[in-house]
Amino acid sequence: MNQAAMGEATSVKDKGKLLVFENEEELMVALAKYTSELSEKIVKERGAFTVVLSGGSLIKCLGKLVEPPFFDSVEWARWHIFWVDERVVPLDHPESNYKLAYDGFLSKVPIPPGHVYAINDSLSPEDAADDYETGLKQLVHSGVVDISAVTSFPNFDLMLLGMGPDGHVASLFPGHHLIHENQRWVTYIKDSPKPPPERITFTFPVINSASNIALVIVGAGKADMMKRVLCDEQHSDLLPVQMVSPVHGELVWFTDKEASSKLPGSSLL
Ligand SMILES: O=C(O)[C@H](O)[C@@H](O)[C@H](O)[C@H](O)COP(=O)(O)O
Repeated sequence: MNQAAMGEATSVKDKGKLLVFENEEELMVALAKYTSELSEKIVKERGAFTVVLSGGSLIKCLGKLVEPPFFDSVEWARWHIFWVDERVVPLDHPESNYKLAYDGFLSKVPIPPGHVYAINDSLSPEDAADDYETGLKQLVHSGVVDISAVTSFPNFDLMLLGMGPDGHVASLFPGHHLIHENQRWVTYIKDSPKPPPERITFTFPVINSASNIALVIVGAGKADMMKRVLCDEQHSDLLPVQMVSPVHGELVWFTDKEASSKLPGSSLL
């Protein structure tokens, strides 16, 4: 392993900062530290901390935040929770990202229920996307969510993303026309290659207007894709994960040794 000392930052060409941890446990501690420090800084600056969650393995990786010392140091009452993507299923359905986050994280921390912005699960995908976008506009109006002065899209404080083994992020999949959506804040998909097929998702202009983006990628199943994403310059079509590129924010990759096992050191420096 020579691409980065464990847990030390390596800058990955124009792709942000790469952190490689010995194991998932160490990654979880570092992710909790990063999140709690950002929360402290941003709450001081603007009185609120807007956090966007994904589904998938990310929620488990947030596990240390609900334990001391992080649990006690975070001003949970200032947090506002959003989803970068959500499956259009009832909120108590086993495939709901809300349910995953609630069971694994939100039920364990005192974030006011009114600060947790789940989708309206009684609507069609089209209407649920419209409804979520309308809700975001109201929160911009009330000052909870900032707007980027550069892009005019919402500027979330922290976006916590996972990457699928095919290189997707949120519900933005390789080769799907939605990856080029540049007007809407929230859109819908009815033919997601990853089940369930009906979802809503933030668009790339919203993702890339965030102040901080953490891409959390663990396990050997992601190693081939990590190599392609960070080292392979032969493919001209960008994968969704390669389109994550904050306009005025910072991108940090939290990975473990297994996910980074196929990265040659020299290509990263
Ligand atoms: O609803 C979803 O399917 C997720 O939000 C999705 O975008 C996820 O973040 C990635 O697929 C990575 O998931 P894993 O980390 O579990 O591979």
